[in-house]
Amino acid sequence: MAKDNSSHFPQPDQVLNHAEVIVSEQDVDNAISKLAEQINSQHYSAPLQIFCIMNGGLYFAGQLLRLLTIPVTVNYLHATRYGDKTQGQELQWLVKPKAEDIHNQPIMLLDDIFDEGITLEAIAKECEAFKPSSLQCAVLVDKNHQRKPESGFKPEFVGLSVPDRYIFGCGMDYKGLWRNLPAIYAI
Ligand SMILES: O=P(O)(O)OC[C@H]1O[C@H](OP(=O)(O)OP(=O)(O)O)[C@H](O)[C@@H]1O
Ligand SMILES: Nc1nc2[nH]cnc2c(=O)[nH]1
Repeated sequence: MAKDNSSHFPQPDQVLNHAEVIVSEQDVDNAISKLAEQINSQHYSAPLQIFCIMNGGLYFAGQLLRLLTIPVTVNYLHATRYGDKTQGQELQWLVKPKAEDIHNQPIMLLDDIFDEGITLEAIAKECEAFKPSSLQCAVLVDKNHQRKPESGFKPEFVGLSVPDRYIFGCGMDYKGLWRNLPAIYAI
């Protein structure tokens, strides 16, 4: 008999009906425009090597890239620790950085959310090992709580601050769903 996964994977419409918009599409777009202005005003020694952190960083990277006027290259890294859960687990690496993409070059990591910071700090550490000329991180949202890395690591560029709730939309998923929404929702 087929396994019934319905309690783990709710109907997409049900998720949306039980959620509220916490950041509107307009406010997300404005925040991304401001981030683009800040990044465009930086001075880099060479084309900026942008790394989108998959999967969540995809929406943010796509929206930001079209507003960047400086020369960039685009690549991706893939590490995940939430899967279909709303609590973080151990970090799993799927695509790691390579020395030739990083050594002596200005690097920018793009991700959707800085929550407990474990993912981005681990990715930045892995990249730092290849000695970039500079390394900066930009995130669409920073979740507002005190459970941040003890090292003090944090992204240089932050678009929005969000309350300590599980959120989705703008690249962020709820059990794999709704990364495509242009506003930010909370359950
Ligand atoms: O700051 P943290 O508490 O470490 O959480 C932030 C990370 O969690 C999400 O990734 P997830 O593991 O859900 O994978 P995904 O990008 O495929 O959604 C998000 O995209 C960040 O990379
Ligand atoms: N979708 C989503 N992914 C996350 N990863 C870390 N925190 C969150 C969150 O609130 N929502």
